Amino acid sequence: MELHIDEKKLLKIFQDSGKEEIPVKELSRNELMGSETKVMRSALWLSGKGLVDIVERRRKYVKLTERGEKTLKEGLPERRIAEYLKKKGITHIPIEDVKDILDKSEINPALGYLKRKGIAKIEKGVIHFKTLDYRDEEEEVLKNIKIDGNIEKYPPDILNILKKRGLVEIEETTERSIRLTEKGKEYIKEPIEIKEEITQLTREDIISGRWKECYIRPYDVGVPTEEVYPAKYHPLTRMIYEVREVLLSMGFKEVKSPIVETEFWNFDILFEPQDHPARDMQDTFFLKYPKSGEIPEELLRKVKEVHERGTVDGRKVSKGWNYEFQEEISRRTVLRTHTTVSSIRYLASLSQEEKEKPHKVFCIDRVFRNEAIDYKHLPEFYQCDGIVMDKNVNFDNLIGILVEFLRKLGFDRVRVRPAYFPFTEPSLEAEVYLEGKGWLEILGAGMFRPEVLAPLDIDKPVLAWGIGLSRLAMLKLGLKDIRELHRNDLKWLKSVRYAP
Ligand SMILES: N[C@@H](Cc1ccccc1)C(=O)O
Repeated sequence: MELHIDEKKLLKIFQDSGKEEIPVKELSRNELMGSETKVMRSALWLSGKGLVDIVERRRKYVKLTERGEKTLKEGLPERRIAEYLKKKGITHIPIEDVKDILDKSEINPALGYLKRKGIAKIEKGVIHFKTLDYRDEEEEVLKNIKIDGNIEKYPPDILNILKKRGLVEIEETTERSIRLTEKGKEYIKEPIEIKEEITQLTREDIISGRWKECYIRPYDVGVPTEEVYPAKYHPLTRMIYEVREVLLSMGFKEVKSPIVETEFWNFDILFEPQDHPARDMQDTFFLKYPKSGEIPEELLRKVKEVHERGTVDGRKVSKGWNYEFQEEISRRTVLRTHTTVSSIRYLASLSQEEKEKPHKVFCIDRVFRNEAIDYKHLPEFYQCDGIVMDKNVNFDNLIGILVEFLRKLGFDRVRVRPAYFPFTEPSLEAEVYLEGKGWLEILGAGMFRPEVLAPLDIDKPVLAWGIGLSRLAMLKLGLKDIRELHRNDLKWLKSVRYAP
């Protein structure tokens, strides 16, 4: 194990003394250390390596109060009376004369102590000392406390009296000591050599040959350091950037479309019947203002025809939904419920000439659904939709593209199963495998139906898919609650690692 020179020095003190535990104070007095900070720093490193433990003990100690200090210098009041009498060569004194020796406030307690300790007796207002050279344990304890505060050394009853007299007080401190662990004891069995260490070789070191004597300590890049938190993007933003990066690298182009949509673009053109349950108030946010929006009339007519009869300009595409299509419904405004709108709007924007060419576009944006908020639902979340239009693309290509896309996002195990969407046929749902969680469904896809493409006058196959990004973020960040993404809890934001 590679140790810093200070760590070696600390262990050397243990080696030389043969002790297993040494107080920090004592270590700091050793010339190899020299300060408590140095001892503590080295001990912290060593404890990180499992060689020592830092032991902390709460300890009570006794110390003199200010009054105690003063009394120690002047003597206890009862002693001062005795000393006075000794000088005068007498052994008694009238109580009223004591005021020449003591402060007024000291007199009564002093008389009390003289009687209690049996040093003097009081008769008819006169104090009679039995002896002037008496021994007083309280006095001795007081002197000793000045030198050594260890509470265990003194009889508790004496300490109590001194405390009551306001001469001493009890305090608590934490005392630290360093103790070798088993691993530490093992380590110091080998001789510890303390060589001067350098971390940089100078020209002089090389010329003088000093480098031969010096020990060049290797850098330890594994040393734990304080965490630093540089400014960074929110994990959801990083995930959006990553998805965008992946799609751009696969040759897709990004498109956008408005958040406020008409039902026409959000549903009708995607061949969702007007009484489809997804349009229910419970699933979709309808807007009061603006109440309605503009729709290209020509396209509206075609979409109406395909819904009602399954024909486009009289040409049979399918059976249609067979109900009476209402244009007022088409004009109603909603907050878009999926980004598939951006895909379809893009297709509708193509000129005849552009329709001849292949297209790959995607959209990453917010969508809205009237959901009750809970651990996996938010009324506003991110989706990413994409399409590929080319004359020979097929369902297999769709699966291939999705597998590639998901693999680039870090999901190696992907499987697909059949699904249903009103605007695609065939349709699929893709699931990814997450360690410890199993298979999780994360995207929907399929080939746009002829009922969707015919009114747009597109005769090439179009592959389409949509993926919930907030859901994906939850998976990638290991979140149990999707609300975490928007709580802006600084602690979480600082610590969260988004690994692309
Ligand atoms: N729009 C669908 C996903 C989807 C997109 C494109 C094709 C098929 C499905 C959804 O929100 O769940």
